[in-house]
Amino acid sequence: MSDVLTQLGEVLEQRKGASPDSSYVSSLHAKGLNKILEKVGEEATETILAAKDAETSGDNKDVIYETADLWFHSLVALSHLGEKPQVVLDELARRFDLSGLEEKASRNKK
Ligand SMILES: N=c1c2ncn([C@@H]3O[C@H](COP(=O)(O)OP(=O)(O)OP(=O)(O)O)[C@@H](O)[C@H]3O)c2ncn1[C@@H]1O[C@H](COP(=O)(O)O)[C@@H](O)[C@H]1O
Repeated sequence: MSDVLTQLGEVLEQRKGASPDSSYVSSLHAKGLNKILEKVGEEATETILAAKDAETSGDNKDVIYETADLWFHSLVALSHLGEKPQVVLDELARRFDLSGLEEKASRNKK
């Protein structure tokens, strides 16, 4: 999973220097952070609506698609700010390690 994020991060990095006419990501960078954040907001709303529909219909196809759009635009925002996907993976790993340690500590107390 993280391989895809790493490779996508590299493409996003390359797109910062590409022509806005040739690439969707480059066109977002050219429009600036506010436009990118607008897309993050739109995709978040679409993800919420799709999740509510999925609960009713039992079909998760659209919520998976919208979540991919949300993750993608969040990564474009981070890239615009000079960060790579790995920093988010590192943060999640740090939290996972912390909670693992807490679990161990509470088990040792018993
Ligand atoms: N993962 C994605 C990806 N997910 C979603 N999108 C685009 O995000 C947009 C989603 O926004 P909307 O649904 O609102 O569609 P829209 O109406 O076309 O967008 P707006 O006009 O509102 O901005 C669509 O244009 C999708 O094509 C993506 N565009 C690119 N990628 C990846 O980014 C790489 C670089 O893309 P380019 O910059 O286009 O070469 C690609 O190789 C892909 O791996």
